[in-house]
Amino acid sequence: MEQNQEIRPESPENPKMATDNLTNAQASPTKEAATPSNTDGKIDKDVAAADPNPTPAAKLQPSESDEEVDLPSISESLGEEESSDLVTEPQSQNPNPLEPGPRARKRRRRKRFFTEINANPAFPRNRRNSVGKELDSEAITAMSVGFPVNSLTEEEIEANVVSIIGGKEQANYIVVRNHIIALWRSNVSNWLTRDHALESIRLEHKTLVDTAYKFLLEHGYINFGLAPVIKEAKLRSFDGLEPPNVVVVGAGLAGLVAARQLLSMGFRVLVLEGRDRPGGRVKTRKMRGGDGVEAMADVGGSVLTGINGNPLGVLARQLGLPLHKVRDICPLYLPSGELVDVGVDSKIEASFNKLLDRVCKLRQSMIEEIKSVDVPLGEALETFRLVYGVAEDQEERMLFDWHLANLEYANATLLGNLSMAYWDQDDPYEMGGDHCFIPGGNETFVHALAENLPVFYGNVVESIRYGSDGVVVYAGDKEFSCDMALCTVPLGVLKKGGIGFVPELPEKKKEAIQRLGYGLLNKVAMLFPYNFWGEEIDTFGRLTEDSSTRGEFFLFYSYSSVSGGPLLVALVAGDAAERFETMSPTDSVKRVLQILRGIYHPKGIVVPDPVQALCSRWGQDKFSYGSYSYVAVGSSGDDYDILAESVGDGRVFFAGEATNKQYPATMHGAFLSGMREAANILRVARRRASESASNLAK
Ligand SMILES: Cc1cc2nc3c(=O)[nH]c(=O)nc-3n(C[C@H](O)[C@H](O)[C@H](O)COP(=O)(O)OP(=O)(O)OC[C@H]3O[C@@H](n4cnc5c(N)ncnc54)[C@H](O)[C@@H]3O)c2cc1C
Repeated sequence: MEQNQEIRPESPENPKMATDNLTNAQASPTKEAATPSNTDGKIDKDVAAADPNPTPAAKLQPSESDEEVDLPSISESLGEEESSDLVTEPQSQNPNPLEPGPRARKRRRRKRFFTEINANPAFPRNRRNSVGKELDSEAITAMSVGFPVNSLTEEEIEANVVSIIGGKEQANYIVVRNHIIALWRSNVSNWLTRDHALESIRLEHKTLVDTAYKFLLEHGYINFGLAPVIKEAKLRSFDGLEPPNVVVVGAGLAGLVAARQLLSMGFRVLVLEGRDRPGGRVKTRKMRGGDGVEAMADVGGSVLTGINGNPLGVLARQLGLPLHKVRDICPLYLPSGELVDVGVDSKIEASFNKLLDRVCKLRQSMIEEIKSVDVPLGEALETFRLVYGVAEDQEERMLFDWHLANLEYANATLLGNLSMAYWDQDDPYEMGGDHCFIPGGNETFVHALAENLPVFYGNVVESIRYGSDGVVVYAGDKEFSCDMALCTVPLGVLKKGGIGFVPELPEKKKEAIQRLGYGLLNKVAMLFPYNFWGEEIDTFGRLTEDSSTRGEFFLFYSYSSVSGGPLLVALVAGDAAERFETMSPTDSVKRVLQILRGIYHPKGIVVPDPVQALCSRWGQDKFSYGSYSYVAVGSSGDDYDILAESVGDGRVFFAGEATNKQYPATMHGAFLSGMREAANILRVARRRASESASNLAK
């Protein structure tokens, strides 16, 4: 049984290098208007040197373990979302015109990838306004998808896309690869054919087009997703051969994406899922109260963190879903209910960021000089805070604590567990762009991805036996024999030994599983009879005097504009997230209401009782045992790569957010890991097919 608790209480109290001339502009209607061409109709393309990829409860009704609360109402109409473009940006206003306006706040990390690319001196200003503009723009599109501008990814190297690394062929390949990505991204509802890609490239580069197209197609960088033409497409990967069969364990995003991709590649696929629903840590609950008030609440993965290049953004476009930009405004309230002074707020935010920068500089020198030393990020930050005398008075200290809580939320763990050396190792890869919500919740993606897939629910996999002959997956009294298996269960399940492997996983992998962190974030979703907090903001926070409770309901997300009803979600991070799991849901909701009343009553705003509330319990969920991965002290980004390694000479593969070094702890990271493993499975299947063909020939 899943461990989230729904509560419905009866009582009323209740988160570069020169290249050949490659492309033929005339043949590319999407490009010709914007791009000057030379006399033979071909564009002179070169790529500027740049490195964007540097180092690099109460009437308890438990179901899936949520608990629930009911009460009376006033209804209020919701602001309609404008969606002329994909991302809608509602007018931001100060929620209380009498008080100073709150400032922008970053949700998770400090860096913005896209900003860095645009600011890169390797893209001289004049080039952006010249013939190279299109190339730059294609390069930026490719970079937003995760490709370096002047080098190959490890995947590309492994796929032998060029004969010599670092030469002119590579430079030309990169231009072609970027062009194909940009071409498909300009219309993601289309199936981009090889011939279409070739139309805009000089014929002499056909081989490069063939190579780049094949690589991008098989690795799920183009022609993926849920557009009708894409769903219907079938690749003939096993023409004339018996297609291998694959059992996918887990129907979360990674498993669903991989299964779809494998099916389209021609594999025979079966998905085994322990729960009675798809989506795993993406879970949308329909909440409803009297008077027809209802809303869709994401109690797991919610925000598309960075829309540029985000594959979920592609799905949204294909499904015609507008995205709602999470507005960069987050008022913070003191325990008295007063808004934090804007000056003090800015000062502490700046000091906090400066301390983080100092920690980064310190670790740089530590890593260079001592190599293997690591300490908890929390310890380093506290030491620096004391040394620099930051946040010494009460209000400043509360603000500082709020930022610490925000970091604990982003990493789903206490700062005392985070590796100072590597906690932000994925920062350079961060998807740029706005953070967005999907109207109606993320189950829209999940259901669309799961549609028509052979998913067998209620099958809890207990063990996986693998050898040179194949794999047997055991679930209860059932056995599933297959050529290959893909395990996508969460790191929390692997840590607990939820699945037995026979033979045991290699020591190196077992150690990485133990080293890598897996933390907790919980949510209280509350559906109110009406919106009392205002339609102008998507987030607000509250400070606490007691440092030890800094993560308790420290941040509120308003889903009024996207969920279909007046929905507030309170986040519980750090220490508080652990304690929250043992608190009665009724007490939790009472506590949140106390906080909300503390903020709004002094303003003369009545906070009604929610018509329904729901408390997550991700730590007790036996199909997850937590929320998402983080880099623990003693671990590093390499552990994500080790977790991703297949075992048994290409028999058992691994996907899921905790196998994605570049994009861990995210929905898109899970998605991309599924694509990655589908490509790996195809590569191994082909290798095996050619080995057995040559054995037969002997
Ligand atoms: C509270 C919370 C908030 C989050 N917020 C965000 C956010 O705002 N933005 C963002 O991008 N990401 C967020 N995430 C992270 C994101 O949801 C996950 O990274 C992503 O959904 C993981 O997908 P996955 O496929 O790797 O794993 P899962 O979704 O966990 O899928 C694994 C599947 O395996 C199944 N399974 C487990 N054990 C077995 C077994 N023995 N047999 C059979 N099946 C089994 C599970 O039931 C599950 O369906 C959040 C996560 C949580 C919990």
